[in-house]
Parts: sequence; structure tokens; C-alpha cells
Amino acid sequence: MLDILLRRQQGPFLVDLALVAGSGTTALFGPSGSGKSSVINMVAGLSRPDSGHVTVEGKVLFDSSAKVDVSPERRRLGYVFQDARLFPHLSVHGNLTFGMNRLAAAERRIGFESVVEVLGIGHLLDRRPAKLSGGEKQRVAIGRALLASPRILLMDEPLAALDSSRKAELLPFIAKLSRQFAIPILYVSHSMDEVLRLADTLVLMDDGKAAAVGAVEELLSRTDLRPLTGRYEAGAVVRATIAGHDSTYGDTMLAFAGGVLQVGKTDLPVGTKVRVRIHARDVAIAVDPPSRISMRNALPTVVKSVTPAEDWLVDVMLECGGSDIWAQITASAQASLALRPGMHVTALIKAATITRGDLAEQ
Ligand SMILES: Nc1ncnc2c1ncn2[C@@H]1O[C@H](COP(=O)(O)OP(=O)(O)OP(=O)(O)O)[C@@H](O)[C@H]1O
Repeated sequence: MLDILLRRQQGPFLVDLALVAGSGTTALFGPSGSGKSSVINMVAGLSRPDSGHVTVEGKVLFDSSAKVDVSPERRRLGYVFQDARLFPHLSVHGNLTFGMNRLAAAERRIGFESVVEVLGIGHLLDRRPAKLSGGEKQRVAIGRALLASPRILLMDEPLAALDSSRKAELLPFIAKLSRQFAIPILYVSHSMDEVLRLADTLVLMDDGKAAAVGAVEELLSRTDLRPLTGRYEAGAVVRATIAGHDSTYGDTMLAFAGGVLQVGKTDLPVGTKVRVRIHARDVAIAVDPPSRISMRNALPTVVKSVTPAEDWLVDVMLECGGSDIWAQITASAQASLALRPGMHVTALIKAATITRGDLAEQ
């Protein structure tokens, strides 16, 4: 568990954050300058809060009232930055074991073999960093941090310097870490796609404060938080299970409380529990059930609320077997459909709009 209370005045900028998060990955998400790195630096002990406390898994690392301030090197934290910062003169093996060799044997909680296996870097052990791709370097940097058996892994935009295919390659590795090694992760990002895939707890940062803290599916599905989560990113997140893959066309079927959702092809095995994001901009509404349409998903729903959003948009919340589905329609569409709470309507979703990046394994 992570228990953080931080207050620090940095020139005109005030960081004032209270956060309690369970195990797993906690993501700090927010625009540039909202204070994400300031928080990470205070947890790491690289800058000192004016007041507050930092407790990780029961260990007090900082407490202004009790005058506790553990030095950064004694906090036993793993830190992964945007750039891998590997030691150029050491092989991958040398980099990986660097922190590990400095630990007393009794403090080594994480085994070399398991880290190498999870990160898929067994074939790179003899290479120097100069001969690694950006994604491989980051995997080694993560491995090095893990092998120092940290109390918590701090990851500050670890994918920001990588292109989108390397990001996609690395995401599944990071997604496994927290659970596999039972280490909490504090993850800074301004990519909602990463947050969706990785975070158990989401902290929406705004002007030095936590504007909202909660489960990803809860916060992303809240229309009032859209100024912070972003109009483009807005959408409901529902829990589902991979029910099957179409043997002829390859589409993946997801079973969720509201029925079956057909989505783009994925490689996830049947039975995998996922959360799936359905972008509000990809949901259309039909008052009369349509026939002969290309959209694969036509779900019976009931209108819960209709709320004018900014500009020319209207948010429509639909209830579908206990799950919420959020549709964003134009004001002119609302003018012609006259949707109101209680109406039975069909939610239409193209299978092709839900891809692997919208599914997070649970
Ligand atoms: N040591 C410092 N002294 C004074 N002001 C600082 C210091 N460090 C950061 N700031 C200010 O605090 C604010 C928050 O910066 P911070 O780097 O934490 O934001 P961020 O959300 O991580 O941004 P980005 O996504 O761009 O990295 C900024 O206005 C920054 O100028």
C-alpha cells in the first residue's frame, strides 16, 4: 500500500497531494506541468516536501512531524526514467546485476532468472547497451531496477522516448511486473492508452493536486472528469472475458454483463479477464433497431442520462445489463432523436473500433 501526503511550495507552484492506493500499479496522469515528476521526486527523496509523509508497504520513508527522512539511497526504490541510463561499459548481465550485487543476500527478494524470463532478455545478456534497441534498453533498465529488490518501482514516462511499435512491444511486459513480483509501481504518464493498459489506480493530476483518485474504469467513465481525461479519450470501460475467436474471420468475442461484444482480432486466450474501453465517440444510437448494417454490435440499452457537453456535443449514458456505455453524439442528432432517460434504444459499435490497445488484461 502507498500512503502519500505531500505539500511543497516550488516558486509559485504548490504541490498539495493526498493519495492512498492499494497494491498494483498507480498511475499519475495529467498535463505537462501538473506536478507528476515533482511527486515522484519527493517519493524518491530527491526533493523534500515542506510537510507530509510517504509510506510504502508500511515503511515510513518520510514524515515531517516525526522528523523521519530516509536518504534516497536507503529508500530501496527502483527508478526507471524516460531514457534507460544503462552503464555503457558493462554488458547487459553486468547492468542487471549491478544493484543486486550490492544487496545483502537476505534482502534479495527477486530472482535473476525470473526477471530475465519475464522481460524476455535472455538472448541479450552478453551485449553492450550500444548494441540494443531503445525498447531492449528499457527492458534492461526495468530489469536492473527490479533486481535491486525495491520497495516500489517509480516509472517516470518510461515509454515516452520510444516509437509506437516499441511502446506496444514493451507494454505487456510492464503490465505483468507489479503482480508477478508483488511490487507496487508508481507510474507517470500523459498517455491514456498506457494508463488504461497498466493502472489499477488512476490519479488525475491538475495544478499540483490530485483532482480525482480511483479505479481506471470508474474515472474514465465519468463525464464530469472529461476536461482532465480528454474528449478524445472519453469512454466507458467495462469488465469482460474473452469468450472466443471467430474461426472464419478472426474477430474476438467478449462476454460482458450486457451480452457479447465483437471486437477486432486479438491474440488473448479464451477465458482471459479484461477491461475494455469503448470510446464514447465510437458509439452510435438507434431509436429503432436497425437491420442489415455493417456494425457488428447492436446492444439493447436504456438511456440513463442526457447531458449537453461543451460546444456541439451531447453525452448520453446508456445502461446495458448493469454496465454503463457512454455515447457522444452531436447536439443536432439529439435534436432529431429527442433522447430522454428511460427510453429503450440500441447502442451501435463497430467491432473494428475496439482493438488490442483498448483491452487491458486483469
Ligand atoms: N525545483 C523546482 N523549483 C521550482 N519549481 C519547480 C521545481 N521543479 C518543478 N517546478 C515547477 O513545478 C511545476 C510542476 O512541474 P513537474 O515537472 O512536476 O510537472 P509534470 O506534470 O511532471 O510535467 P511534465 O509532464 O512536463 O514532465 C512546474 O510549474 C515546474 O516549473
